[in-house]
Order: sequence, then structure tokens, then C-alpha cells
Amino acid sequence: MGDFAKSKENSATPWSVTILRYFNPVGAHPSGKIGEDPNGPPNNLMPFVSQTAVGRREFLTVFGNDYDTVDGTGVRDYIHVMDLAEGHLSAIEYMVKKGAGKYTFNLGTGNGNSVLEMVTAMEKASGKKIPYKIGERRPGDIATCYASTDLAKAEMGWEAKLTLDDMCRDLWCWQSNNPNGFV
Ligand SMILES: O=c1ccn([C@@H]2O[C@H](COP(=O)(O)OP(=O)(O)O[C@H]3O[C@H](CO)[C@@H](O)[C@H](O)[C@H]3O)[C@@H](O)[C@H]2O)c(=O)[nH]1
Repeated sequence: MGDFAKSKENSATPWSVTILRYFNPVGAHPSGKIGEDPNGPPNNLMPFVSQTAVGRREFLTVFGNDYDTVDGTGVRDYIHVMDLAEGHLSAIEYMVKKGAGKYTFNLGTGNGNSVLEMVTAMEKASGKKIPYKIGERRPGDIATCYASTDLAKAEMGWEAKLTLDDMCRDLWCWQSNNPNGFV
């Protein structure tokens, strides 16, 4: 994508290109009809958590609890997919307004939550106990990652509006209505 942006920067026709940096998208369409259904065991945290809540997985393995974070587990910036979708619309409007150029924005909330905070939030939304075991760190993981959202707010007037509770409520609505995914 970066190469594509560069190639367009040098093209004779003026292009508007925006690179959107996704942080950790979570949730589903509020209808409960469109959600995330990974092939095989999910690599990402929240699909694994929701599949554990619905009884499809026995337990979650938490990849390390000895990081320098609030509770030792990894911290990420989880953003509702509906906010992420709004971010795309804002970027299109921004490009129309600004014209040709190359722009880059972070699509995150600016807040971080730990793995155990996410488990607790999903237990609250689902009313289910989510069993977990502490495992080894996952190679390549860092302790903490969250967005700086200042530029997206200042330039595009976009910011995430939905909360962690909203993400977990909509994720659970999708997962409980579709315990085996799109089958
Ligand atoms: O079964 C799991 C899955 C994840 N985690 C932890 O949950 C957090 C979030 O993990 P994940 O949902 O995988 O997001 P990221 O760690 O942000 O990784 C994403 O972002 C990385 C960098 O862009 C990509 O390389 C990965 O493929 C992509 O999943 C991290 O602390 C993980 O260690 C667990 O404890 N157990």
C-alpha cells in the first residue's frame, strides 16, 4: 500500500491517497448480522475471547503476564469496527476537501486496555465466565501499543465515539446469534 501511494505521488495525474493505520478493531455491526468469523482458531484476542464465551473454545491462553503494564498483560488500543468505518468516510471527505496529496492518519481511540481488562469487559457483556490460563509471551509482541489521535481529530474532525462496553455488547450480539460463525 505504501508503494502504491508512492507510485501515485509521482504520477502525472494528481491523486489523493490516504493511509489509515488501524489499531485493534473489535465488535460487529449492531444488527448482529455482520461480524468477524476467522478461519480456524483466531489469532487475535477478541474473536478468541468471544468464541470462548460462547463455549466454542475451552479456555483462552493469555500470552504473558509479566509485561510492564497495569496487570502484566499486553495493552492494545481496541476500536469499534463502526468507528473504524466512520474513519474511512471521514478520510474520503477529507481527500475531497483537500485535493491531491498523501495523508496518513491513525484510527484508534487513544486508550489502551490490557488482555485481562478485555476479558472482564467481555464477561460483563456476555454474562459468561471466560476461563483463561497464563501462557508464555508470544514472540514479537510488545507490552503496549495505542494510538495518538490528535492529527485525525485536528485534520479530519474524526474521533472514535464508541466505548469498550459498546464493542463487547455488539461483539457478543454477533457471537451469540452466530455461535458457529457464518455456517
Ligand atoms: O489468544 C490470544 C491472542 C492475543 N493475546 C494478547 O492480546 C493482545 C492483542 O493481540 P492481537 O489481537 O493479536 O493484536 P496485536 O498484538 O496488536 O497484533 C496485531 O497487530 C500486529 C502488528 O500489527 C500483527 O502482526 C498481528 O498479526 C495482529 O494480530 C496481545 O497482548 C496478545 O499477546 C493473548 O493473550 N491471547
